[in-house]
Amino acid sequence: MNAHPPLTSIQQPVVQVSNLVRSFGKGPNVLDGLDLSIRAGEFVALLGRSGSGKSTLLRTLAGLDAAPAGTVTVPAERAVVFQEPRLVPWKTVRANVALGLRMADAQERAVAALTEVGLGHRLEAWPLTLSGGEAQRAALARALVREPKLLLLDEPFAALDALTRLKTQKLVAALWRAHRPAVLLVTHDVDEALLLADRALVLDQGRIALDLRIDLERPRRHADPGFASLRSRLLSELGVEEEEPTPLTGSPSIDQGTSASLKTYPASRTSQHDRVTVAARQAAY
Ligand SMILES: Nc1ncnc2c1ncn2[C@@H]1O[C@H](COP(=O)(O)OP(=O)(O)OP(=O)(O)O)[C@@H](O)[C@H]1O
Repeated sequence: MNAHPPLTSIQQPVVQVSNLVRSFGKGPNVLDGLDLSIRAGEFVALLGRSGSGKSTLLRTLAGLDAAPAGTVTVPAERAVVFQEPRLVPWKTVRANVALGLRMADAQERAVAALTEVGLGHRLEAWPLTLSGGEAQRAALARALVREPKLLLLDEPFAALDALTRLKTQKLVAALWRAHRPAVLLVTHDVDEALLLADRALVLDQGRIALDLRIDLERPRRHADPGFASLRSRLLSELGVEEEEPTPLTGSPSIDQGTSASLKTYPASRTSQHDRVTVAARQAAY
């Protein structure tokens, strides 16, 4: 018998990035010696001002960028969902999800994945007949059917209307709890990060400038002091001015877990960030 039992899968890193450097042409380094480790089953939200390199990092992890300088270790079993669903228009929804699957039961798996995202009734539909929310759910099914160890989400809710966005966020939270892949979610929305993730990163000047652990067990509401403190910390690091709370603040409409115990992180470089305004709709959480 092994005297030293193996680490549980939840402790093992699935992503290891070391000294990653990326520039475009003669421009400055977009990623500049970036280090990052993501463990199995972690839900990591990646924030940062526009142009800070979030999508570049995601594309690198997806294997869609040029061979990077530095060391990048990622699992082969990974899938990406983009802001646009990117479904093949001349294939049915079911065929889109089964596309490229080699196993004998590919069709059954596609049906199961589509049923799980609530599209069991649209299996033979053409992508162009789907609503934006349905198309994005189909894209999620296409990713999940591959049973990824790493799910890369590049602003997947950004093109959806507010209500559909909330529903799709809840779906992603449920899918994560059911399948537990490691997730890297690129988002501009601090509240979305706090709602979904158990870790929030801020990318700045080509590196991870802030790395916050989020306690999943506490309510994620603005009225919760832990949530408010974590939210302020992220907004400050992003150089965002917090607005006065609206009457919607603290709404318990989404109720699954909470806020925050802070880890150590480098000193803030807020002054170098763009100044932007937080949208009032963020208070709807
Ligand atoms: N293919 C490319 N060719 C030239 N420059 C690029 C390319 N891809 C990205 N860049 C540049 O790299 C920088 C980082 O871009 P990236 O899309 O990764 O940022 P981002 O943080 O995802 O931005 P946003 O939040 O606005 O989507 C930007 O200055 C961008 O113009």
